[in-house]
Amino acid sequence: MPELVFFAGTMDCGKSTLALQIQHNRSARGLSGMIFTRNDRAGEGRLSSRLGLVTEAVEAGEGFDFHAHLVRHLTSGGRTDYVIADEAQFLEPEQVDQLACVVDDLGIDVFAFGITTDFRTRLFPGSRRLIELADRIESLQVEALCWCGARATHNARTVGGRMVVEGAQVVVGDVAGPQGAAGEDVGYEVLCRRHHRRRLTAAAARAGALSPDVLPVDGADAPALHHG
Ligand SMILES: Nc1ncnc2c1ncn2[C@@H]1O[C@H](COP(=O)(O)OP(=O)(O)O)[C@@H](O)[C@H]1O
Ligand SMILES: Cc1cn([C@H]2C[C@H](O)[C@@H](COP(=O)(O)O)O2)c(=O)[nH]c1=O
Repeated sequence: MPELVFFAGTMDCGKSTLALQIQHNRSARGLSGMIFTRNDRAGEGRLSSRLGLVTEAVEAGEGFDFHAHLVRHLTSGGRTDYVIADEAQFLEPEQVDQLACVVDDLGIDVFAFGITTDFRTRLFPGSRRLIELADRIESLQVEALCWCGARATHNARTVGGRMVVEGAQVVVGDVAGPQGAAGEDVGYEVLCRRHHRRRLTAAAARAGALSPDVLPVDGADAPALHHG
């Protein structure tokens, strides 16, 4: 039975890597996939992972019709056994409905990958619709970690190194390296809920620990690697 599966997680938890692995394993067995993405950091029409792998993809931009695209492909003699849709949080809800039609009407498996919530902890419209329609929602096995060592469940945005909670929902960007997002104004960092609520990024925690003026809220906010 074909399925619509939503692989959901925070930024940097391995979604694109898994998408590329699914593509690799299926194509190695002679299956033919159609790969879609939207607003990948590597540029238009590309699906990229931080492990360095990248593949070509169809850019599913504003107004793109997945169902019509697949029907055109199949009726012109093409073959598609499965569909991969990365950065699915950016899809319009109607496009997610089209993906469900691809599963139900065309009998094709659809694997969608995306972050559920934005930097304000609000659901992206595409992810909301996927949660409403998916046959299965899967969390990734490799969990991203907050600076405190707890599982990261939320995405924070930083502007000039400071965490913000206002701004446009969509700003393409990357998570900071260990030294911070050098030279990049907008960056992202994954945090546990506790530290997202307190707006305590790794840099803010470091600064707080160094400042003699700041008393710790409680011991759990010390920047050591433990489950807090
Ligand atoms: N240098 C590295 N060595 C090993 N694993 C890495 C390295 N850099 C990134 N990763 C892995 O890649 C993951 C990010 O993969 P990616 O597919 O780009 O994530 P997502 O699509 O969820 O944002 C990280 O969680 C980490 O496990
Ligand atoms: C939290 C959040 C993220 N984004 C952007 C930043 C990246 O370009 C993608 C997520 O990519 P990843 O492969 O999952 O790391 O989404 C955004 O536009 N708005 C946000 O609130």
